[in-house]
Amino acid sequence: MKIFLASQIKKWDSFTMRNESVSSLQLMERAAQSCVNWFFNNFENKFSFSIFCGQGNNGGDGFAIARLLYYKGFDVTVFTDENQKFSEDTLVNFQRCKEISAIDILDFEQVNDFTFKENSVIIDALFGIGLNRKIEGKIATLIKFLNELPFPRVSVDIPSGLMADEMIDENAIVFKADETLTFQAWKKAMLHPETGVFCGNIHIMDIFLSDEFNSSEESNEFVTGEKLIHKIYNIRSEFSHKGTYGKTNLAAGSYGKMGAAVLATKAALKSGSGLTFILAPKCGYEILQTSCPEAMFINGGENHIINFDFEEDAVIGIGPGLGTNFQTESAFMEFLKQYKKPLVIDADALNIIAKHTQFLKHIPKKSIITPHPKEFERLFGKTENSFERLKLARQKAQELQIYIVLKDHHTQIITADNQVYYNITGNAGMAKGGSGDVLLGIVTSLLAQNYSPEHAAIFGVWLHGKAGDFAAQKFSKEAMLPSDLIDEIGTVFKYLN
Ligand SMILES: NC(=O)C1=CN([C@@H]2O[C@H](COP(=O)(O)OP(=O)(O)OC[C@H]3O[C@@H](n4cnc5c(N)ncnc54)[C@H](O)[C@@H]3O)[C@@H](O)[C@H]2O)[C@H](O)CC1
Ligand SMILES: [K+]
Repeated sequence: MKIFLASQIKKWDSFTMRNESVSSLQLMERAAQSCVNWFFNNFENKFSFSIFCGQGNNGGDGFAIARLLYYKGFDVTVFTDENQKFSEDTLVNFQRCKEISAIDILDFEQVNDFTFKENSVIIDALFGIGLNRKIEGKIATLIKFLNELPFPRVSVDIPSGLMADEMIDENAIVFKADETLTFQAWKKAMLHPETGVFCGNIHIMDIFLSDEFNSSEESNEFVTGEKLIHKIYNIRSEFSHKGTYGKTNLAAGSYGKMGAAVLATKAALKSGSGLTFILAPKCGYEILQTSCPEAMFINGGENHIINFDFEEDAVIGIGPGLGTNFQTESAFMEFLKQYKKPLVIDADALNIIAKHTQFLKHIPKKSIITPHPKEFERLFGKTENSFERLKLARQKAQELQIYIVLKDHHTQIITADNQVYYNITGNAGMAKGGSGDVLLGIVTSLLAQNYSPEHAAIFGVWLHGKAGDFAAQKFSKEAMLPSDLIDEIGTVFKYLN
């Protein structure tokens, strides 16, 4: 799914109106109807809706939602400022609302004395994607008040106070939604932690904007959707043998950190690698042979790896639990200097490179690196926020011709040719030591199975998150472990088949 800027979404609206002979008022009605269907499916009739409407078209959506909810039998109160200069369509919907005597229309300021019913729901239709500056004054006070109320909060299109494409000021006033009903497509701000935190759960409302525009309008930012995953995923052929699915060779583990090697190896096995090798220090021999009997052991040293001699023709993934012993460090750098094929690099292997950034240029072209924000900072320097971090990552991915998997709540895959894929599977139960080791195993295994680096990264991150979602369903976000996630990889493949 493409991510468009607010300006492109406005063009998308106009294109749809021109080419599909629909008026802007009809489009607003569609938008409102889609929200009302959602409310109808998610709230029983006993709920009372308080709808806060601004002057622009987002407010217009709010007025139309009020009318349609009322027709569905809900109790509705509208708050607005009648002295605002309403946009044309908003004025029409404001007047339609006014004609219904059972809908109370109150001024924003009356909210202080208003007695909210017990089953209230607050709807924010103050500002949408047309917000172009910080919210101040009366509306800022109103939003602060609403954010303190003990009722579910739902934003129409985008929480008021967020700009669709940008970072916000540190002290910006933003409506804090539990649910956001957004029209047609994800907005960039919903995918970054500093701004996404205001959105709650995102629900995409299909308002049937033109497919033609969607296909032809350019964007180099995407959300990884299931359609794309189905395109990438290669169903295993019956006429195949273990050689068809490549050789994965991981280098991981050191004394006391052998669990990382186990997790990565199991994850590689479970995601379909034909033959799996694990290069680890000898202290991990029994651990690995017992916990991963399908994998073959390569001795890399006593308590930490001191030589990186891999299985021939294998696809290599390096990093989990490696430690940063100086012998491991120098052996890894020697290896990196002479190795030329794409590989996957994570964790301590990235920390070693970060200590000697002149080695960045030795990362083979088309390799995949999987840093979390702190590792990214150590490698490439500090940035102000996640928007800036992404910009820097795009620049570095192009410069070094590598793929960067920037791990985050919505992990971003940045390709060597300057495209960004935001991942939307996964959950907070995965914020635990060991999750990254699993990801390295999955991505390396996919690369070994002949997926391109781009596809291995996009599919691997999606698969990892989806398995995490299945594990959370089974065990809860708190109790699920990275090992549970590995056990759910099979559920994901079944889901895809
Ligand atoms: N395809 C769609 O997504 C559809 C979207 N719809 C809805 O329309 C809004 C966008 O409407 P727009 O009128 O452009 O913007 P806003 O409602 O956000 O209001 C902008 C309005 O407010 C002024 N303004 C901007 N910033 C501030 C500020 N900080 N303080 C005060 N005033 C401000 C600005 O000058 C404008 O006058 C979209 O989000 C959807 O909800 C359609 O209904 C259907 C299709
Ligand atoms: K809003």
